[in-house]
Amino acid sequence: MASNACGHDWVVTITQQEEEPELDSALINAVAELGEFTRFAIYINKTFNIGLPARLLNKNTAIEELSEQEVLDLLAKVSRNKIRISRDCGVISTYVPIYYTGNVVGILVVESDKELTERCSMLAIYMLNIYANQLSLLHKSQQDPLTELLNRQTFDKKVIEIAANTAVEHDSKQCHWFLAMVDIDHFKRVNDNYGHVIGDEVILLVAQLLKNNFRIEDYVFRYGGEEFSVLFQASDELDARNALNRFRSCVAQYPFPQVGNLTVSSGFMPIYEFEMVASLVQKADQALYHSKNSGRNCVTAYSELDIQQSQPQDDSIELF
Ligand SMILES: Nc1nc2c(ncn2[C@@H]2O[C@H](COP(=O)(O)OP(=O)(O)OP(=O)(O)O)[C@@H](O)[C@H]2O)c(=O)[nH]1
Repeated sequence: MASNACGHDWVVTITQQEEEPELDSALINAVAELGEFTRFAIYINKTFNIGLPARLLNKNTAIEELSEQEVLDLLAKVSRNKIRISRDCGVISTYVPIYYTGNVVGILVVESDKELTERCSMLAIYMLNIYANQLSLLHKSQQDPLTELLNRQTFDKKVIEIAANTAVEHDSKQCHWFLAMVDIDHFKRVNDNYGHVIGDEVILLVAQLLKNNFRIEDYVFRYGGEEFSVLFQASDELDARNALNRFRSCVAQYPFPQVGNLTVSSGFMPIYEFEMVASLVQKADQALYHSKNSGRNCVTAYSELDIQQSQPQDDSIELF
């Protein structure tokens, strides 16, 4: 496999990746160069939650995809026995655990016609461990430290990615992406009356409620201060409104320690075509301000606002 005079190229390649798809590719390439494998499959639970099923990373593997339960069973087995080997009609299958902070979070399944050498197995373990560490660092760099929601920088990237894909896939999709801006009502009073520590706790609790109210495949961000943003899929505007209203009423009923009851307002809009991030946020924000001006504790769609007509029809460009 590729190595240089002072170590292995794969260490450098894996640890220099700053984007998840490239990091995944670096691992897949490194594993492919490890030895003479017939084929291999990497399963990993990228949230590092023990007990959750690991997902197949190299989708192009020829190894038959295992069911969620099969992967969970395998993870339980390797966590006891480190590496497992099985033989079936001349094919040797080796199961190598992926460790993160001492726990098994995934597995590499290798099929070969001879047993892996001890050196190769150990290298695989190190490689997978280094990948998991790098993935964790990457995730931390995308998170807001207080709430562990995704941060503002990640928001911009994700919107661009979704808007670009939406422009291509628009007609063929059943569900659409929506952008919502959510803001805690009268939050200044919480700080003023109870102090910033309680204020921070409120932000943390609202963040948790928000995360619990949306699906695992949706994206929840701390946009800044007491403002959050959500990128989520819904079948139509009514469906999106229902999701936001469900969250709104969940917050309204939640007994915040010391503070009691609080409410949130939100504004949302669909991402139907490619549009600049700033423009999308501005529109969702306009809807949010409408909610604030309508007495707070409510949800407004951008489409409800009577704004389109009042925007300039002139298509000349203003430079200054
Ligand atoms: N504790 C805490 N407070 C924050 C944080 N970020 C922003 N704030 C405070 O959040 C408050 C936001 O207040 P405003 O934007 O005036 O709005 P509001 O009181 O929430 O009222 P409306 O949005 O109009 O309902 C300010 O007092 C900020 O100092 C944070 O990370 N922690």
